[in-house]
Amino acid sequence: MKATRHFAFDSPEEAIDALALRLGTTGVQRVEIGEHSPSQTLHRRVLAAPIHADRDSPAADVSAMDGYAIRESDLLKEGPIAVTGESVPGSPPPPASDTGVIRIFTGAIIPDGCDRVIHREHTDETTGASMPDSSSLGQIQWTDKAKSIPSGANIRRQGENLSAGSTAVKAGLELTSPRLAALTNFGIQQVDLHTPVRVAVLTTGDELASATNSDQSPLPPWKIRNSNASALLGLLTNQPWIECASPMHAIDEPAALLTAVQHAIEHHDVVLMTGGVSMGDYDYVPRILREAGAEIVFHKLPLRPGKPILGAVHQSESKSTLILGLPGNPVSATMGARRFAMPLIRKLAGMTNWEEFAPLVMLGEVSEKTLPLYWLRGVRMTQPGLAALVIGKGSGDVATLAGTDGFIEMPPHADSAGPWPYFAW
Ligand SMILES: Nc1nc2c(c(=O)[nH]1)N[C@H]1C(S)=C(S)[C@@H](COP(=O)(O)OP(=O)(O)OC[C@H]3O[C@@H](n4cnc5c(N)ncnc54)[C@H](O)[C@@H]3O)O[C@H]1N2
Ligand code: MOO
Repeated sequence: MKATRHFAFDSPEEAIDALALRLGTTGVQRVEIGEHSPSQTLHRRVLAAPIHADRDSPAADVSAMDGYAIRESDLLKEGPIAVTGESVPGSPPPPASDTGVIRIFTGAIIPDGCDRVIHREHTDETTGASMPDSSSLGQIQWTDKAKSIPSGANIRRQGENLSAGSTAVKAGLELTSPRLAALTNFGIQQVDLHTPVRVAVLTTGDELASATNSDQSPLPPWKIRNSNASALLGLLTNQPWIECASPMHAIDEPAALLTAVQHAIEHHDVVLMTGGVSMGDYDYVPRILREAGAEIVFHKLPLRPGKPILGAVHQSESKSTLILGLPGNPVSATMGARRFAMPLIRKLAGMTNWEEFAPLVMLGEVSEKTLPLYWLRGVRMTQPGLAALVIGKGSGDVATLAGTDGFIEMPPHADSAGPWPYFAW
């Protein structure tokens, strides 16, 4: 039997999965990579197609050390041995010599026939300058250590990292710094990327001071400032896979709200609304979303704060749009956006690893109170892996929320110190 039978889903995770099932990914754009470093424009964009190796990595057998490329028989030579050539990175290797050995530098190609590289510090070197013929590359003698170096030592074999044609970076991953390096390494000239997720922030409510009511004029006490818009934009900014324009606002009037919602759905992949989802006479959001043709996947979850949260999806021929009706209370809206919107935006952005693996933290001190709901509780990190509860006055307390580093999620009736999943801001 369901523990929480009044709700469509028993947990935030299940509710998120139900929305995810109904969502696709954004479209694909092909980006040509010019001569200049691609890093700035591509960093953390999401690959829509895999990257393949254009050649073996490494492209030939190369040395892993500065030293001497030799054949086993060279180790039998007693006394000073002439250095007859050099293999340097950036040039083809000289042929192996019957009379001497080849000096080699890290990354340079192993001459044909050589089977190992001896570190130069395992030889006694006489420099060319101190020799009668100063054009000479010098001479070496083996140390005992050199004679113990086995066949194959210090050689990076052609294709040992990856062979030509294999997948170097899978689709659905963000182009992080190492993946940008792989892109350059394999000579990629163009990449297919998911287009950024277009997110609309649509706040509602007649109590909000309009943008024209600047902070210089004193606000009457029945008006409030739009802190939810700032909180949501703060979460969405600086993610290269999100495109978020200025927040929109609708008054508590059904026709105006419907127009705003329809416009937002038409032009965006995600619509984050705040306010108007509860039981008040002016809470029109659920009704308006139905009128706009959205499927309400859930309305209300066993969650505090944020119990009235609404999750919906609007399907059209060209795209699926996620709509979250976040409760107006600022703590509920901010935590709800972090917990529900962020992973789902990652999913829409094309990331295959969109699901959040929240790190676990322990609480330094526990409170005795428990709730029969999932409880999102603001915390401050005090040490790695250790958090302290930051207890505020409720879901309107923006001031206390501002003192948190993130929040933990405790399941129904939990009363222990954890560990609990932690969601950083
Ligand atoms: N009879 C019931 N009343 C309420 C219930 C309930 O179950 N039964 N649930 C309560 C809970 S829990 C929450 S959370 C709120 C959610 O209400 P709404 O989503 O309808 O939000 P509003 O009523 O529009 O606003 C709530 C609160 O938040 C302030 N607000 C709204 N928008 C913003 C904004 N953009 N920036 C800052 N603050 C905002 C608003 O002024 C209100 O104070 O319902 C409870 N009631
Ligand atoms: O759950 Mo409401 O979100 O308490 O304030």
